[in-house]
Amino acid sequence: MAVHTDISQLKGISRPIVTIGTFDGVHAGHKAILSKVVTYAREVGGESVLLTFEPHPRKVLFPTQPLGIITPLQRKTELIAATGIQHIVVVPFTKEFAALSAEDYIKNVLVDPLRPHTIIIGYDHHFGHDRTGNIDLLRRYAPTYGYNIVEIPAQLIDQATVSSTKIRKAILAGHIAEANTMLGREYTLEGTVVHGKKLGRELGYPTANIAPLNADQVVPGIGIYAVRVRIDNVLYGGMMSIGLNPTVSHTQDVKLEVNIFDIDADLYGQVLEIGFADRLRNEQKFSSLEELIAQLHADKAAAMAALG
Ligand SMILES: Cc1cc2nc3c(=O)[nH]c(=O)nc-3n(C[C@H](O)[C@H](O)[C@H](O)COP(=O)(O)O)c2cc1C
Ligand SMILES: Nc1ncnc2c1ncn2[C@@H]1O[C@H](COP(=O)(O)OP(=O)(O)O)[C@@H](O)[C@H]1O
Repeated sequence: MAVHTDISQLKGISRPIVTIGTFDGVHAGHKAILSKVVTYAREVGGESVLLTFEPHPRKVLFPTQPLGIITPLQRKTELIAATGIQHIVVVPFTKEFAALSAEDYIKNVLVDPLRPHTIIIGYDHHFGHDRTGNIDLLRRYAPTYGYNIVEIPAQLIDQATVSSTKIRKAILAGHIAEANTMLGREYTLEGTVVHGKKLGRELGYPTANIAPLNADQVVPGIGIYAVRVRIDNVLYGGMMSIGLNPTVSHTQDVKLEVNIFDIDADLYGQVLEIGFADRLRNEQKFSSLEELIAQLHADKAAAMAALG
């Protein structure tokens, strides 16, 4: 799959079959839509193109609302490549971009750079200043600009929207197994290893403290998880605590910490990818460090069983 970040450099895509959207999560509902686009492109001898925006439009339009992204761009790109889509066009979303009239958007963003053969979108897709553009407006301009419009069945669109919301809520609530089932894979989060209180190694369980790479990504709810940790493309089992560490601290900041099995290495500054396999238990306040350590032994056994 080709990744394009400059819409002025899009020459050479033959008979572009274009769909548009954020596709956050790339879950089963999104895959059903993207597979229609891929199949359609094959049938008419065109190339499949997904036009997406970065940052997420809501981040630019409503900067104070929490975003709760499921797949940051890098991960989304990998997952979309796996669906057979041939081109992804990442359009920078800015306030100026959002101010384009719907007519200018059609001409300047779709028609001039892409010369689409077909645009495949749903009834709920809106674009242009004040979201005034939609499939009806695209249909009206079809004869002028010479593209076809194919509507994605409303049922597919509604299913996809419902799934995104359910997945986001499940992750937030710590219902990881449920989220994983809906995603069709393990939920992953990437982060950099930062310094903590240096207590972990004294307990016999050093824990790499994780600062998420994308601050807008959904962090699973407070609790203890069995995880798979990818370091330099090698996978390790591990156990992760997301919480306030009430036994040893009084902070209100949620900390993400992972103890990785079968590794002893200085990881500060490295980027880890954490795959959440299952939730093991709630966070607890223990009356002594000995009790916490005993629980960590039990967690390790439970995590190893959960990871298989
Ligand atoms: C698998 C796992 C489970 C944990 N469970 C708890 C818990 O239930 N309650 C708690 O107060 N701290 C818990 N912790 C965190 C410890 O309190 C400890 O502070 C931390 O691992 C060390 O922090 P540091 O990396 O900043 O030195 C857990 C840590 C891990 C890795
Ligand atoms: N098996 C392991 N799991 C996690 N971190 C490890 C492991 N082995 C070594 N480390 C290193 O130890 C650090 C965690 O030790 P810890 O005493 O908890 O310090 P901190 O409070 O800074 O996290 C990690 O950031 C990493 O560099």
